[in-house]
Amino acid sequence: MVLQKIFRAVIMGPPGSGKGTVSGRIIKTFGLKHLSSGDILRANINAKTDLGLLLKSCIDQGQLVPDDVMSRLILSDLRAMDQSSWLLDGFPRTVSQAEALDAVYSLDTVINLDVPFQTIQQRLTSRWTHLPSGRVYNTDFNPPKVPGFDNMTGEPLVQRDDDTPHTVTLRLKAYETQTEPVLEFYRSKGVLETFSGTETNKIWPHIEAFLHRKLPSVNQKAA
Ligand SMILES: Nc1nc2c(ncn2[C@@H]2O[C@H](COP(=O)(O)OP(=O)(O)O)[C@@H](O)[C@H]2O)c(=O)[nH]1
Ligand SMILES: Nc1ncnc2c1ncn2[C@@H]1O[C@H](COP(=O)(O)OP(=O)(O)O)[C@@H](O)[C@H]1O
Repeated sequence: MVLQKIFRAVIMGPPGSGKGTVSGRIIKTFGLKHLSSGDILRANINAKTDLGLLLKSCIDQGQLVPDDVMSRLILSDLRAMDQSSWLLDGFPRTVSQAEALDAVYSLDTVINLDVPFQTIQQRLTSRWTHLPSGRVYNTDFNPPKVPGFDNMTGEPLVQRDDDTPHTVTLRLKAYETQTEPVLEFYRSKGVLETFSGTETNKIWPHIEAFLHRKLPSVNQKAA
């Protein structure tokens, strides 16, 4: 039996940089499990719990959810995937969250999508999301086969309440002040890999080649 090393990765980048889109390609090609903080938060909101109400008010104001709430939610989901290779998308977003993660797991790599802010605003206001799966579409870039409906399930797509121009501006500010310092945290640990560009289709081949080099021993579905 060949023992396969567990691979743990994080994908970072400003809102709209393509984290969800690239994560979809990574999990399809490399078979990692995907955990998206935004999807987890939206599932809680959908459940209409008290916690969900608090989360919705933070998200709709373009603010980050408090660190203790966020770290608790993510770390408890990660515990259930202890024996799997995973890709974390959207967490950590503050240095405090990065420290909470670092106390439990060491990361093999942190993929940083470096996409200019000017590119992002337009993308987010034309994003359509399938909330149950987190699959994203865009009226310009990857439109669904039937407008307004998910390709896989045929269920309706929605525009997120926080994808308005005003809230996107606030989210980009929060990214600059609270999330950019996390890049330095990982750079100093020697695990940060930055991919720059304005188009996912041009960035993706570089990420794919990098991951093929980085995880040769992990099950690669499309290899
Ligand atoms: N025009 C354009 N849209 C893109 C590109 N890559 C992703 N998108 C769209 O931009 C939006 C944001 O991408 P997403 O993966 O959700 O980014 P995230 O917020 O970082 O997770 C979605 O509507 C995507 O379909 C691209 O290269 N060009
Ligand atoms: N790690 C996190 N810490 C705090 N808040 C978070 C975190 N992840 C997501 N959120 C909240 O959920 C919102 C949506 O996140 P997400 O779906 O990842 O959006 P995007 O991919 O467009 O940046 C964020 O603007 C923020 O309010």
